[in-house]
Amino acid sequence: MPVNENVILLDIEGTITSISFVKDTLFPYVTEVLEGYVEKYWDDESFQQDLELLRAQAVIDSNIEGFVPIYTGDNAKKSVINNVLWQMTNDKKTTALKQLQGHIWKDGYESGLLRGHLYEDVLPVLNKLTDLGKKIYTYSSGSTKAQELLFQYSIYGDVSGTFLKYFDTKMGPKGSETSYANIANEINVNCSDILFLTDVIVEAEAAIKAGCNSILLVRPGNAPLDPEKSSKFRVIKTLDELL
Ligand SMILES: CSCCC(=O)C(=O)COP(=O)(O)O
Ligand SMILES: [Mg+2]
Repeated sequence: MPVNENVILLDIEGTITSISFVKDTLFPYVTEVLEGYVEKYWDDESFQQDLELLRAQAVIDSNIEGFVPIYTGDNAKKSVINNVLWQMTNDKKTTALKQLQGHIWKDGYESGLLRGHLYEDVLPVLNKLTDLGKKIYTYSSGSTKAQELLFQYSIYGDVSGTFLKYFDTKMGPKGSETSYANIANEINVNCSDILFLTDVIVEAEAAIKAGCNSILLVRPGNAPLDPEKSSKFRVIKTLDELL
């Protein structure tokens, strides 16, 4: 069934990239190099900015059971590492964690150790939709830098030009309707002109509440969708079904 909306907004993990690439490749890379990264870049301006965000997030998270605090002084580096690992164990989608992860992945992509996964249907369909005049954007919990790297160093080469702009949680959390209104505002369109594709029902519901349209993706390895909640949505297996 063809797409009526002029804007296609794509979630990344579980929608155009496999969850396995994120959970089994990207996240373990961070876990592995984190200590060395913190040691090497501690005094850099960019890391200090990331640290400022982590500290601000730690204040917000301090009431959560099992929270791992960030200290100043002698134990600062170790406590930052432990806080980041705690956030990752809990798959937190905080802007602070995601910004740091994006910066850490840079070395991995540039050295050739990491190559961004994309399902094989993604680029041919997005190119056809672009030819039809559709505008293609992404909205992920991964930082805009992390998104750019994934596409720049993808298994198909540099495909970053496929997307007009990347959005992250600076627009708000993906489960909040105001985030979708913010994106619509940012690209100067009505929400009704946006089709949001995602693997997560809560995100699809938030987009619908904002007045956008939404379709759910079921990719191999995704968590099964709740049958009752997903019954309100069109559910597709590949982007080919949009043509
Ligand atoms: C953009 S690559 C990093 C993916 C990531 O860190 C993440 O949390 C994925 O979340 P998404 O919103 O794309 O499902
Ligand atoms: Mg997703």
